[in-house]
Amino acid sequence: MGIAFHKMHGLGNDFVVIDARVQPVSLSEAHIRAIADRNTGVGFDQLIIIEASTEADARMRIFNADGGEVEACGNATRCVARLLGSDVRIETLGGILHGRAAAGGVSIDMGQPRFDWQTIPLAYAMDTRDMPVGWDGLERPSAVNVGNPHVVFFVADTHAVPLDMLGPRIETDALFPERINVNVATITGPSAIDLRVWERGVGLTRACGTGACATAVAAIRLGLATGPVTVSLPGGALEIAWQPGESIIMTGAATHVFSGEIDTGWLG
Ligand SMILES: N[C@@H](CCC[C@H](N)C(=O)O)C(=O)O
Repeated sequence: MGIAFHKMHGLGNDFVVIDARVQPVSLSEAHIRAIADRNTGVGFDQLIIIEASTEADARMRIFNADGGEVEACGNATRCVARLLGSDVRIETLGGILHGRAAAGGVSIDMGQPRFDWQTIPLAYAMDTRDMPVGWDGLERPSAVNVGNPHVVFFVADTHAVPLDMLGPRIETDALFPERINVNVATITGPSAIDLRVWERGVGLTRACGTGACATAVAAIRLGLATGPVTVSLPGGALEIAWQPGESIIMTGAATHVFSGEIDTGWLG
């Protein structure tokens, strides 16, 4: 008997989704890394486990491809909302999120962004709007916590940045005690941003929903854009609406690809 799963994606950021309410699962970090492997496993950016919740319609646990559990995943939240229904509340480690069916896919109320350095978290105090730090030409980022931690660099051309080299260095810098998701963005219009993301615990992905939220918020906070903002990622676009003091609303596609079974004998 295998483990039933759904393969889903949001703009090419892909997930294995297991509904543990109907089939309890217990997976070690080594199991998660084995299933994540795109050559010898099923392959995913994040593993999502849906559990029963006493505070919301369901609880969603999020594991990166490296096996670590994290607080938030914007693209996967849209996918889980799509699986659960048209108006749902989902408990995450980053808070309770509200999802609704919307034109263009699913809208999620991602809650309010946090900017204080202890909450990002950073290793020591600094201005998170304009951080006096840099790594080989990537300089003065903003930091935003949208349930999970992000730094956002605004550059002239996001496609010219060697994010595959700099991403892992910045992700693991001692400034970020819980590591960090690294966003490199170019403002392309008053309400338009091109974005590439090095995700903590995964690497370069085709899209990152929380990265799009953090980047739109940082751009609005710096006066570089006015909302709602269209954030274009390699896998497609997300609409992000936010005003200071309010929740972030993220809208975009959530795609179900197929349902399958993981052979537990192979997992060992
Ligand atoms: N792909 C996600 C973010 C997943 C978690 C992230 N890698 C982290 O470690 O915080 C998204 O769509 O937001």
